[in-house]
Amino acid sequence: MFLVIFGLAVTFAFFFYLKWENSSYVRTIDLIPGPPKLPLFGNALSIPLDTHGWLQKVSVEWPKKYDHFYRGWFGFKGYIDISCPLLVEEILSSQKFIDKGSDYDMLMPWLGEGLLTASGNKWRKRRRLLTPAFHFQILDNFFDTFNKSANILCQQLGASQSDDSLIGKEIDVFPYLKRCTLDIICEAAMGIQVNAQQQDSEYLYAVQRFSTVLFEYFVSIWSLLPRWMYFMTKKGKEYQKYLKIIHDFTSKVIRDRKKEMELEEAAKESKDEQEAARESEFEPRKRRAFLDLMLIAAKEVNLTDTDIRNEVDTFMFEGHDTTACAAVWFLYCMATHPDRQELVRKELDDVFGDSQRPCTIEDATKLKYLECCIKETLRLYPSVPHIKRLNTEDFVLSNGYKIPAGASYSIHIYALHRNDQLFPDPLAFNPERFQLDQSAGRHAFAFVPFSAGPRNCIGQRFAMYEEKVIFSTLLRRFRFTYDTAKHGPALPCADMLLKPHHEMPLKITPLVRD
Ligand code: HEM
Repeated sequence: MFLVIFGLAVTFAFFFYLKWENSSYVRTIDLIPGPPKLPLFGNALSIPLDTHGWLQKVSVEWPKKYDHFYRGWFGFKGYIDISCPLLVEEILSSQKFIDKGSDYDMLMPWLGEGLLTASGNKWRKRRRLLTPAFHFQILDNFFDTFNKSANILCQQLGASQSDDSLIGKEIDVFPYLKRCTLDIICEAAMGIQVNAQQQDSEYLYAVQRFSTVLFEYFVSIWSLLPRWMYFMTKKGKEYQKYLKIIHDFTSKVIRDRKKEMELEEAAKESKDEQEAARESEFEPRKRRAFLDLMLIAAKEVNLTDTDIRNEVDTFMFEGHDTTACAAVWFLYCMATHPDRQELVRKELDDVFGDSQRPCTIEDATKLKYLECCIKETLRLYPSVPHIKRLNTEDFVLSNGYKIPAGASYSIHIYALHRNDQLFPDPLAFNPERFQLDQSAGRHAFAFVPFSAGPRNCIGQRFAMYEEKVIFSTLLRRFRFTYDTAKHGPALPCADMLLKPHHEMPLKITPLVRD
Protein backbone atom coordinates (compact mmCIF):
# COMPACT_ATOMS: atom_id res chain seq x y z
CA MET A 1 0.00 0.00 0.00
CA PHE A 2 2.79 2.38 1.01
CA LEU A 3 4.62 1.67 -2.26
CA VAL A 4 1.48 2.42 -4.27
CA ILE A 5 0.96 5.77 -2.51
CA PHE A 6 4.63 6.60 -2.89
CA GLY A 7 4.56 5.68 -6.60
CA LEU A 8 1.44 7.80 -7.16
CA ALA A 9 3.02 10.74 -5.35
CA VAL A 10 6.20 10.50 -7.44
CA THR A 11 4.18 10.20 -10.67
CA PHE A 12 2.03 13.16 -9.66
CA ALA A 13 5.12 15.24 -8.78
CA PHE A 14 6.76 14.25 -12.07
CA PHE A 15 3.74 15.34 -14.14
CA PHE A 16 3.44 18.52 -12.14
CA TYR A 17 7.10 19.22 -12.84
CA LEU A 18 6.73 18.50 -16.59
CA LYS A 19 3.68 20.77 -16.76
CA TRP A 20 5.60 23.55 -15.00
CA GLU A 21 8.69 23.05 -17.17
CA ASN A 22 6.54 23.41 -20.31
CA SER A 23 4.55 26.39 -19.07
CA SER A 24 4.86 29.57 -21.08
CA TYR A 25 6.33 31.27 -17.94
CA VAL A 26 9.31 28.89 -17.87
CA ARG A 27 9.75 28.72 -21.63
CA THR A 28 9.70 32.51 -21.92
CA ILE A 29 12.35 32.93 -19.24
CA ASP A 30 14.45 30.13 -20.71
CA LEU A 31 14.67 31.97 -24.03
CA ILE A 32 16.94 34.42 -22.21
CA PRO A 33 20.60 33.27 -22.19
CA GLY A 34 21.85 31.93 -18.88
CA PRO A 35 23.77 29.12 -17.14
CA PRO A 36 22.50 25.57 -17.79
CA LYS A 37 19.98 24.57 -15.13
CA LEU A 38 19.31 21.29 -13.32
CA PRO A 39 15.83 19.83 -12.86
CA LEU A 40 14.23 21.01 -9.57
CA PHE A 41 17.31 22.90 -8.37
CA GLY A 42 17.76 25.25 -11.33
CA ASN A 43 21.10 27.00 -10.79
CA ALA A 44 20.93 26.92 -6.99
CA LEU A 45 23.68 24.30 -6.71
CA SER A 46 26.16 26.40 -8.72
CA ILE A 47 25.79 29.37 -6.40
CA PRO A 48 28.27 29.35 -3.50
CA LEU A 49 26.67 29.71 -0.09
CA ASP A 50 29.15 32.23 1.30
CA THR A 51 28.27 35.83 0.52
CA HIS A 52 31.56 36.70 -1.19
CA GLY A 53 31.43 33.62 -3.44
CA TRP A 54 27.79 34.36 -4.23
CA LEU A 55 28.69 37.91 -5.28
CA GLN A 56 31.51 36.69 -7.53
CA LYS A 57 29.26 34.20 -9.30
CA VAL A 58 26.14 36.30 -9.90
CA SER A 59 27.76 39.74 -10.20
CA VAL A 60 31.03 39.07 -11.94
CA GLU A 61 31.20 35.69 -13.66
CA TRP A 62 27.68 35.34 -15.12
CA PRO A 63 27.15 39.00 -16.19
CA LYS A 64 30.46 38.83 -18.08
CA LYS A 65 29.70 35.47 -19.64
CA TYR A 66 26.16 36.42 -20.77
CA ASP A 67 26.88 39.99 -21.84
CA HIS A 68 25.19 41.67 -18.90
CA PHE A 69 21.76 40.16 -19.47
CA TYR A 70 21.00 36.65 -18.20
CA ARG A 71 18.43 34.48 -16.46
CA GLY A 72 18.90 32.17 -13.51
CA TRP A 73 16.73 29.74 -11.54
CA PHE A 74 16.70 29.33 -7.79
CA GLY A 75 14.61 26.15 -7.61
CA PHE A 76 11.27 27.13 -9.13
CA LYS A 77 12.01 30.82 -8.81
CA GLY A 78 13.23 32.49 -12.00
CA TYR A 79 15.06 35.79 -12.05
CA ILE A 80 16.48 37.99 -14.77
CA ASP A 81 19.65 39.90 -14.12
CA ILE A 82 20.32 43.16 -15.99
CA SER A 83 23.54 45.18 -16.00
CA CYS A 84 23.77 46.89 -19.39
CA PRO A 85 23.04 50.64 -19.36
CA LEU A 86 20.43 50.69 -22.15
CA LEU A 87 18.16 48.22 -20.38
CA VAL A 88 18.92 49.78 -16.99
CA GLU A 89 17.72 53.12 -18.38
CA GLU A 90 14.65 51.55 -19.93
CA ILE A 91 13.57 50.16 -16.58
CA LEU A 92 14.68 52.78 -14.08
CA SER A 93 13.42 55.79 -15.99
CA SER A 94 9.94 54.36 -16.51
CA GLN A 95 6.92 55.04 -14.29
CA LYS A 96 5.67 51.55 -15.27
CA PHE A 97 8.37 49.63 -13.44
CA ILE A 98 8.21 50.98 -9.93
CA ASP A 99 7.01 47.99 -7.94
CA LYS A 100 9.59 46.01 -6.03
CA GLY A 101 10.20 42.29 -6.42
CA SER A 102 9.05 39.60 -4.03
CA ASP A 103 12.61 39.53 -2.65
CA TYR A 104 11.74 42.65 -0.68
CA ASP A 105 9.12 40.54 1.14
CA MET A 106 11.92 39.46 3.42
CA LEU A 107 12.21 43.07 4.59
CA MET A 108 8.48 43.29 5.36
CA PRO A 109 8.62 42.03 8.96
CA TRP A 110 11.24 44.72 9.61
CA LEU A 111 10.32 47.69 7.40
CA GLY A 112 6.64 46.89 6.67
CA GLU A 113 5.33 48.98 3.80
CA GLY A 114 7.75 51.87 4.26
CA LEU A 115 8.94 54.02 1.37
CA LEU A 116 11.53 51.47 0.23
CA THR A 117 9.15 48.54 0.01
CA ALA A 118 5.75 50.18 -0.70
CA SER A 119 4.09 49.87 -4.11
CA GLY A 120 1.68 51.78 -6.35
CA ASN A 121 -0.34 54.63 -4.91
CA LYS A 122 0.78 54.07 -1.36
CA TRP A 123 4.38 54.67 -2.46
CA ARG A 124 3.42 57.75 -4.53
CA LYS A 125 1.61 59.42 -1.62
CA ARG A 126 4.44 58.69 0.84
CA ARG A 127 7.10 59.91 -1.56
CA ARG A 128 5.18 63.19 -2.00
CA LEU A 129 4.80 63.55 1.76
CA LEU A 130 8.47 62.88 2.58
CA THR A 131 10.30 64.60 -0.27
CA PRO A 132 10.29 68.08 1.42
CA ALA A 133 12.23 66.64 4.39
CA PHE A 134 15.27 66.06 2.13
CA HIS A 135 14.80 68.88 -0.36
CA PHE A 136 18.13 70.35 -1.53
CA GLN A 137 17.10 73.85 -0.41
CA ILE A 138 17.15 72.85 3.25
CA LEU A 139 20.23 70.65 3.21
CA ASP A 140 22.49 73.24 4.85
CA ASN A 141 20.37 72.83 7.98
CA PHE A 142 21.96 69.43 8.44
CA PHE A 143 25.57 70.62 8.41
CA ASP A 144 25.78 71.32 12.17
CA THR A 145 24.78 67.74 12.85
CA PHE A 146 27.22 66.36 10.25
CA ASN A 147 30.10 68.39 11.70
CA LYS A 148 29.28 67.59 15.31
CA SER A 149 29.18 63.84 14.66
CA ALA A 150 32.29 63.93 12.45
CA ASN A 151 34.17 65.66 15.28
CA ILE A 152 33.08 63.06 17.80
CA LEU A 153 34.25 60.40 15.32
CA CYS A 154 37.66 62.09 15.19
CA GLN A 155 37.82 62.24 18.98
CA GLN A 156 36.99 58.54 19.20
CA LEU A 157 39.61 57.58 16.62
CA GLY A 158 42.10 60.02 18.18
CA ALA A 159 41.41 58.57 21.65
CA SER A 160 42.24 55.13 20.31
CA GLN A 161 45.61 56.59 19.31
CA SER A 162 46.33 58.00 22.76
CA ASP A 163 45.44 54.69 24.40
CA ASP A 164 48.88 53.13 25.06
CA SER A 165 47.68 49.66 24.21
CA LEU A 166 46.36 50.80 20.81
CA ILE A 167 49.09 53.19 19.59
CA GLY A 168 50.36 52.17 16.18
CA LYS A 169 47.88 49.28 16.06
CA GLU A 170 45.27 48.75 13.39
CA ILE A 171 41.65 49.50 14.19
CA ASP A 172 38.54 48.04 12.57
CA VAL A 173 37.00 51.37 11.52
CA PHE A 174 33.63 50.01 10.36
CA PRO A 175 31.89 49.99 13.79
CA TYR A 176 33.09 53.60 14.41
CA LEU A 177 31.59 54.71 11.09
CA LYS A 178 28.29 52.95 11.73
CA ARG A 179 27.91 54.61 15.11
CA CYS A 180 28.68 57.99 13.56
CA THR A 181 26.15 57.64 10.71
CA LEU A 182 23.53 56.34 13.15
CA ASP A 183 24.00 59.46 15.31
CA ILE A 184 23.63 61.61 12.20
CA ILE A 185 20.45 60.04 10.85
CA CYS A 186 18.82 60.00 14.29
CA GLU A 187 19.52 63.67 14.92
CA ALA A 188 19.05 65.00 11.38
CA ALA A 189 16.01 63.03 10.35
CA MET A 190 14.40 62.09 13.66
CA GLY A 191 15.36 65.17 15.70
CA ILE A 192 16.60 62.85 18.44
CA GLN A 193 20.06 62.32 20.00
CA VAL A 194 21.02 58.71 20.65
CA ASN A 195 24.74 59.28 21.30
CA ALA A 196 25.62 55.95 19.72
CA GLN A 197 29.26 57.05 19.45
CA GLN A 198 29.61 57.54 23.18
CA GLN A 199 27.68 54.55 24.48
CA ASP A 200 27.09 50.98 23.30
CA SER A 201 24.19 50.61 20.91
CA GLU A 202 22.17 47.41 21.19
CA TYR A 203 20.21 48.60 18.16
CA LEU A 204 23.29 48.67 15.95
CA TYR A 205 24.33 45.17 16.94
CA ALA A 206 20.77 43.92 16.36
CA VAL A 207 20.61 45.53 12.87
CA GLN A 208 23.92 43.92 11.98
CA ARG A 209 22.95 40.45 13.16
CA PHE A 210 19.41 40.71 11.81
CA SER A 211 20.66 41.65 8.30
CA THR A 212 22.91 38.58 8.28
CA VAL A 213 20.28 36.18 9.65
CA LEU A 214 17.70 37.58 7.23
CA PHE A 215 19.98 37.10 4.24
CA GLU A 216 20.89 33.56 5.32
CA TYR A 217 17.18 32.78 5.67
CA PHE A 218 16.46 34.22 2.25
CA VAL A 219 19.06 32.11 0.41
CA SER A 220 18.20 28.93 2.37
CA ILE A 221 15.58 26.25 1.84
CA TRP A 222 13.65 27.75 4.80
CA SER A 223 12.46 30.63 2.63
CA LEU A 224 10.49 28.12 0.53
CA LEU A 225 8.72 26.65 3.61
CA PRO A 226 6.05 28.18 5.90
CA ARG A 227 7.65 30.80 8.12
CA TRP A 228 6.36 29.29 11.41
CA MET A 229 8.58 26.26 10.73
CA TYR A 230 11.65 28.51 10.47
CA PHE A 231 10.70 30.32 13.68
CA MET A 232 11.01 27.02 15.56
CA THR A 233 14.73 26.76 14.65
CA LYS A 234 17.61 28.37 16.57
CA LYS A 235 18.18 30.86 13.73
CA GLY A 236 14.45 31.63 13.56
CA LYS A 237 14.47 32.48 17.27
CA GLU A 238 17.51 34.72 16.74
CA TYR A 239 15.59 36.44 13.91
CA GLN A 240 12.66 37.18 16.22
CA LYS A 241 14.89 38.35 19.07
CA TYR A 242 16.76 40.92 16.96
CA LEU A 243 13.60 42.11 15.24
CA LYS A 244 12.08 42.86 18.65
CA ILE A 245 15.16 44.86 19.73
CA ILE A 246 15.02 46.90 16.50
CA HIS A 247 11.31 47.63 16.77
CA ASP A 248 11.55 48.50 20.47
CA PHE A 249 14.34 50.97 19.65
CA THR A 250 12.46 52.72 16.84
CA SER A 251 9.24 52.80 18.86
CA LYS A 252 11.20 54.58 21.63
CA VAL A 253 12.62 57.10 19.10
CA ILE A 254 9.04 57.94 18.05
CA ARG A 255 7.75 58.15 21.63
CA ASP A 256 10.65 60.45 22.66
CA ARG A 257 10.17 62.75 19.68
CA LYS A 258 6.41 62.94 20.28
CA LYS A 259 7.08 63.93 23.88
CA GLU A 260 9.62 66.58 22.83
CA MET A 261 7.20 68.03 20.28
CA GLU A 262 4.50 68.28 22.94
CA LEU A 263 6.92 70.10 25.24
CA GLU A 264 7.94 72.46 22.42
CA GLU A 265 4.26 73.18 21.67
CA ALA A 266 3.56 73.86 25.35
CA ALA A 267 6.58 76.20 25.57
CA LYS A 268 5.41 78.06 22.47
CA GLU A 269 1.92 78.53 23.86
CA SER A 270 3.28 79.93 27.12
CA LYS A 271 5.25 82.69 25.32
CA ASP A 272 3.37 85.88 24.75
CA GLU A 273 2.47 86.42 21.12
CA GLN A 274 4.65 89.50 20.59
CA GLU A 275 7.74 87.72 21.86
CA ALA A 276 7.07 84.78 19.57
CA ALA A 277 6.59 87.09 16.57
CA ARG A 278 9.88 88.89 17.38
CA GLU A 279 11.77 85.58 17.59
CA SER A 280 10.39 84.16 14.38
CA GLU A 281 11.40 87.35 12.56
CA PHE A 282 15.07 86.71 13.38
CA GLU A 283 15.09 82.89 13.32
CA PRO A 284 16.34 81.37 10.05
CA ARG A 285 13.72 79.26 8.22
CA LYS A 286 13.82 76.00 10.09
CA ARG A 287 13.47 72.67 8.43
CA ARG A 288 11.03 70.12 9.76
CA ALA A 289 12.73 66.84 10.73
CA PHE A 290 11.40 63.97 8.69
CA LEU A 291 9.86 62.37 11.76
CA ASP A 292 8.08 65.63 12.67
CA LEU A 293 6.55 65.70 9.20
CA MET A 294 5.26 62.18 9.75
CA LEU A 295 3.86 62.99 13.18
CA ILE A 296 2.10 66.11 11.91
CA ALA A 297 0.79 64.27 8.83
CA ALA A 298 -0.49 61.47 11.07
CA LYS A 299 -3.10 63.89 12.41
CA GLU A 300 -4.17 65.07 8.95
CA VAL A 301 -4.02 61.95 6.79
CA ASN A 302 -4.64 58.44 7.87
CA LEU A 303 -1.25 57.37 9.27
CA THR A 304 -1.25 54.71 11.97
CA ASP A 305 1.49 54.20 14.58
CA THR A 306 2.67 51.20 12.54
CA ASP A 307 2.87 53.35 9.37
CA ILE A 308 5.09 55.80 11.23
CA ARG A 309 7.25 53.06 12.68
CA ASN A 310 7.67 51.50 9.23
CA GLU A 311 8.99 54.78 7.84
CA VAL A 312 11.25 55.35 10.82
CA ASP A 313 12.67 51.82 10.44
CA THR A 314 13.16 52.41 6.71
CA PHE A 315 15.01 55.69 7.17
CA MET A 316 17.08 54.42 10.10
CA PHE A 317 18.21 51.45 8.01
CA GLU A 318 18.59 53.20 4.64
CA GLY A 319 19.99 56.32 6.25
CA HIS A 320 22.83 54.88 8.33
CA ASP A 321 23.95 51.48 7.05
CA THR A 322 24.24 52.58 3.41
CA THR A 323 26.38 55.62 4.28
CA ALA A 324 28.54 53.62 6.71
CA CYS A 325 29.23 51.05 3.96
CA ALA A 326 30.14 53.83 1.52
CA ALA A 327 32.40 55.40 4.17
CA VAL A 328 34.27 52.21 5.04
CA TRP A 329 35.04 51.52 1.36
CA PHE A 330 36.10 55.13 0.86
CA LEU A 331 38.64 54.91 3.68
CA TYR A 332 39.86 51.59 2.29
CA CYS A 333 40.35 53.13 -1.18
CA MET A 334 42.18 56.09 0.35
CA ALA A 335 44.34 53.81 2.51
CA THR A 336 45.30 51.64 -0.45
CA HIS A 337 45.94 54.65 -2.75
CA PRO A 338 48.14 57.04 -0.73
CA ASP A 339 48.77 59.20 -3.83
CA ARG A 340 45.02 59.86 -4.19
CA GLN A 341 44.71 60.43 -0.44
CA GLU A 342 47.38 63.14 -0.71
CA LEU A 343 45.55 64.78 -3.64
CA VAL A 344 42.38 64.98 -1.53
CA ARG A 345 44.42 66.45 1.32
CA LYS A 346 45.89 69.03 -1.01
CA GLU A 347 42.39 70.08 -2.05
CA LEU A 348 41.41 70.29 1.63
CA ASP A 349 44.44 72.52 2.26
CA ASP A 350 43.32 74.80 -0.59
CA VAL A 351 39.84 75.14 0.87
CA PHE A 352 40.51 75.10 4.63
CA GLY A 353 44.18 76.08 4.93
CA ASP A 354 45.41 74.65 8.22
CA SER A 355 42.10 75.36 9.94
CA GLN A 356 40.03 72.61 11.53
CA ARG A 357 36.87 74.69 11.31
CA PRO A 358 33.55 73.03 10.42
CA CYS A 359 32.85 72.23 6.78
CA THR A 360 30.08 74.42 5.32
CA ILE A 361 27.85 73.71 2.33
CA GLU A 362 29.97 76.20 0.31
CA ASP A 363 33.16 74.31 1.24
CA ALA A 364 31.55 71.00 0.35
CA THR A 365 30.59 72.33 -3.09
CA LYS A 366 34.22 73.27 -3.74
CA LEU A 367 35.56 69.78 -2.90
CA LYS A 368 35.46 68.48 -6.46
CA TYR A 369 38.32 65.97 -6.28
CA LEU A 370 36.94 64.53 -3.04
CA GLU A 371 33.64 64.11 -4.87
CA CYS A 372 35.39 62.19 -7.67
CA CYS A 373 36.94 59.88 -5.05
CA ILE A 374 33.55 59.30 -3.38
CA LYS A 375 31.99 58.51 -6.75
CA GLU A 376 34.80 56.17 -7.74
CA THR A 377 34.38 54.37 -4.41
CA LEU A 378 30.63 54.05 -5.02
CA ARG A 379 31.36 52.74 -8.50
CA LEU A 380 33.59 49.96 -7.23
CA TYR A 381 31.67 49.35 -4.02
CA PRO A 382 28.04 50.48 -4.42
CA SER A 383 26.40 50.21 -0.98
CA VAL A 384 23.28 48.74 -2.61
CA PRO A 385 24.71 46.19 -5.07
CA HIS A 386 21.41 45.28 -6.74
CA ILE A 387 17.80 46.34 -6.75
CA LYS A 388 14.76 44.34 -7.78
CA ARG A 389 11.55 44.94 -9.62
CA LEU A 390 8.44 42.86 -10.33
CA ASN A 391 5.69 43.32 -12.90
CA THR A 392 2.16 42.04 -12.86
CA GLU A 393 1.97 42.04 -16.68
CA ASP A 394 4.19 40.60 -19.42
CA PHE A 395 6.42 43.13 -21.13
CA VAL A 396 8.97 43.08 -23.94
CA LEU A 397 12.33 44.78 -23.53
CA SER A 398 13.94 46.77 -26.34
CA ASN A 399 16.37 43.87 -26.91
CA GLY A 400 13.36 41.74 -27.93
CA TYR A 401 13.25 39.47 -24.86
CA LYS A 402 10.01 39.13 -22.98
CA ILE A 403 9.76 39.26 -19.18
CA PRO A 404 6.68 37.31 -18.12
CA ALA A 405 4.32 38.61 -15.44
CA GLY A 406 5.44 37.57 -11.97
CA ALA A 407 9.13 37.11 -12.86
CA SER A 408 11.52 39.02 -10.66
CA TYR A 409 14.24 40.99 -12.41
CA SER A 410 17.12 42.82 -10.90
CA ILE A 411 19.28 45.77 -11.86
CA HIS A 412 22.74 44.69 -10.92
CA ILE A 413 24.47 47.92 -9.95
CA TYR A 414 27.69 46.15 -8.89
CA ALA A 415 28.00 44.36 -12.26
CA LEU A 416 26.99 47.48 -14.22
CA HIS A 417 29.71 49.55 -12.52
CA ARG A 418 32.33 46.90 -13.32
CA ASN A 419 31.31 46.57 -16.97
CA ASP A 420 34.58 47.10 -18.90
CA GLN A 421 32.75 48.52 -21.92
CA LEU A 422 31.70 51.46 -19.73
CA PHE A 423 34.69 51.75 -17.43
CA PRO A 424 38.00 50.63 -18.99
CA ASP A 425 40.25 48.78 -16.54
CA PRO A 426 37.21 48.51 -14.28
CA LEU A 427 38.93 47.15 -11.18
CA ALA A 428 41.36 50.05 -10.92
CA PHE A 429 40.57 52.85 -8.46
CA ASN A 430 40.78 55.84 -10.75
CA PRO A 431 38.82 58.89 -9.45
CA GLU A 432 39.91 60.92 -12.49
CA ARG A 433 37.33 59.04 -14.58
CA PHE A 434 34.69 61.21 -12.90
CA GLN A 435 36.36 64.46 -13.88
CA LEU A 436 34.37 66.35 -16.50
CA ASP A 437 36.69 65.70 -19.45
CA GLN A 438 36.76 61.95 -18.85
CA SER A 439 33.10 61.41 -17.98
CA ALA A 440 31.73 63.35 -20.97
CA GLY A 441 29.92 61.00 -23.34
CA ARG A 442 29.51 58.19 -20.80
CA HIS A 443 26.03 56.68 -20.78
CA ALA A 444 23.84 58.48 -18.20
CA PHE A 445 22.82 55.14 -16.67
CA ALA A 446 26.33 53.67 -16.47
CA PHE A 447 26.73 54.92 -12.91
CA VAL A 448 23.67 54.63 -10.66
CA PRO A 449 24.76 54.02 -7.04
CA PHE A 450 21.63 55.81 -5.82
CA SER A 451 19.43 54.14 -8.46
CA ALA A 452 17.75 56.60 -10.84
CA GLY A 453 14.36 57.70 -12.12
CA PRO A 454 11.19 58.04 -10.07
CA ARG A 455 12.25 55.47 -7.47
CA ASN A 456 15.73 56.79 -6.87
CA CYS A 457 17.27 57.33 -3.44
CA ILE A 458 15.44 60.13 -1.63
CA GLY A 459 18.50 60.76 0.56
CA GLN A 460 21.22 60.96 -2.11
CA ARG A 461 22.15 64.63 -1.71
CA PHE A 462 21.96 64.28 2.05
CA ALA A 463 24.31 61.28 1.83
CA MET A 464 26.82 63.02 -0.46
CA TYR A 465 27.06 66.06 1.82
CA GLU A 466 27.26 63.87 4.90
CA GLU A 467 30.15 61.91 3.38
CA LYS A 468 31.95 65.08 2.33
CA VAL A 469 31.76 66.51 5.84
CA ILE A 470 32.92 63.26 7.47
CA PHE A 471 35.83 62.72 5.06
CA SER A 472 36.96 66.34 4.98
CA THR A 473 37.07 66.27 8.80
CA LEU A 474 38.86 62.92 9.00
CA LEU A 475 41.46 63.58 6.31
CA ARG A 476 42.42 66.93 7.82
CA ARG A 477 43.37 65.11 11.03
CA PHE A 478 44.54 61.62 10.11
CA ARG A 479 46.42 59.59 7.51
CA PHE A 480 44.96 56.13 6.81
CA THR A 481 46.96 53.08 5.72
CA TYR A 482 46.06 49.45 5.02
CA ASP A 483 48.53 46.57 5.14
CA THR A 484 47.72 44.63 1.96
CA ALA A 485 50.70 42.30 2.40
CA LYS A 486 49.37 41.23 5.79
CA HIS A 487 45.61 41.13 5.12
CA GLY A 488 45.34 40.69 1.34
CA PRO A 489 42.88 42.87 -0.58
CA ALA A 490 39.64 43.51 1.35
CA LEU A 491 36.88 41.35 -0.16
CA PRO A 492 33.39 42.69 -0.59
CA CYS A 493 30.41 40.55 0.29
CA ALA A 494 26.77 41.29 -0.25
CA ASP A 495 23.96 40.51 2.09
CA MET A 496 21.52 43.34 1.49
CA LEU A 497 24.35 45.85 1.38
CA LEU A 498 27.93 45.61 0.15
CA LYS A 499 30.18 45.22 3.17
CA PRO A 500 33.73 44.07 3.81
CA HIS A 501 33.76 40.28 4.10
CA HIS A 502 35.86 40.56 7.24
CA GLU A 503 36.95 43.52 9.34
CA MET A 504 38.47 46.70 7.90
CA PRO A 505 41.72 47.07 9.88
CA LEU A 506 43.26 50.47 9.13
CA LYS A 507 46.26 52.13 10.71
CA ILE A 508 45.42 55.68 11.70
CA THR A 509 48.22 58.22 12.06
CA PRO A 510 47.41 61.70 13.44
CA LEU A 511 48.72 64.41 11.10
CA VAL A 512 51.38 66.73 12.44
CA ARG A 513 51.10 70.23 10.96
CA ASP A 514 54.27 72.27 10.50
C1 HEM B 1 25.82 56.31 0.25
C2 HEM B 1 24.61 56.29 0.73
C3 HEM B 1 23.39 55.73 0.05
C4 HEM B 1 23.28 54.92 -1.03
C5 HEM B 1 24.41 54.32 -1.87
C6 HEM B 1 21.86 54.71 -1.28
C7 HEM B 1 21.35 53.96 -2.32
C8 HEM B 1 20.00 53.76 -2.54
C9 HEM B 1 19.47 52.97 -3.62
C10 HEM B 1 20.28 52.23 -4.68
C11 HEM B 1 18.12 53.01 -3.52
C12 HEM B 1 17.10 52.28 -4.41
C13 HEM B 1 16.75 50.99 -3.71
C14 HEM B 1 15.77 50.15 -4.45
O1 HEM B 1 15.19 50.56 -5.47
O2 HEM B 1 15.57 49.02 -3.97
C15 HEM B 1 17.79 53.81 -2.38
C16 HEM B 1 16.52 54.08 -1.94
C17 HEM B 1 16.24 54.77 -0.80
N1 HEM B 1 17.13 55.44 0.01
FE1 HEM B 1 19.13 55.53 -0.23
N2 HEM B 1 21.16 55.39 -0.34
C18 HEM B 1 22.04 56.04 0.49
C19 HEM B 1 21.74 56.87 1.56
C20 HEM B 1 20.47 57.15 1.98
C21 HEM B 1 20.15 58.05 3.05
C22 HEM B 1 21.16 58.86 3.85
C23 HEM B 1 18.80 58.01 3.21
C24 HEM B 1 17.94 58.76 4.18
C25 HEM B 1 18.19 59.95 4.59
C26 HEM B 1 18.26 57.09 2.22
C27 HEM B 1 16.94 56.76 2.08
C28 HEM B 1 16.43 55.98 1.05
C29 HEM B 1 15.02 55.65 0.90
C30 HEM B 1 13.91 56.02 1.85
C31 HEM B 1 14.90 54.90 -0.27
C32 HEM B 1 13.61 54.38 -0.91
C33 HEM B 1 13.14 55.43 -1.90
C34 HEM B 1 11.88 55.05 -2.66
O3 HEM B 1 11.68 53.88 -2.97
O4 HEM B 1 11.11 55.98 -2.98
N3 HEM B 1 19.31 56.60 1.49
N4 HEM B 1 18.96 54.27 -1.80
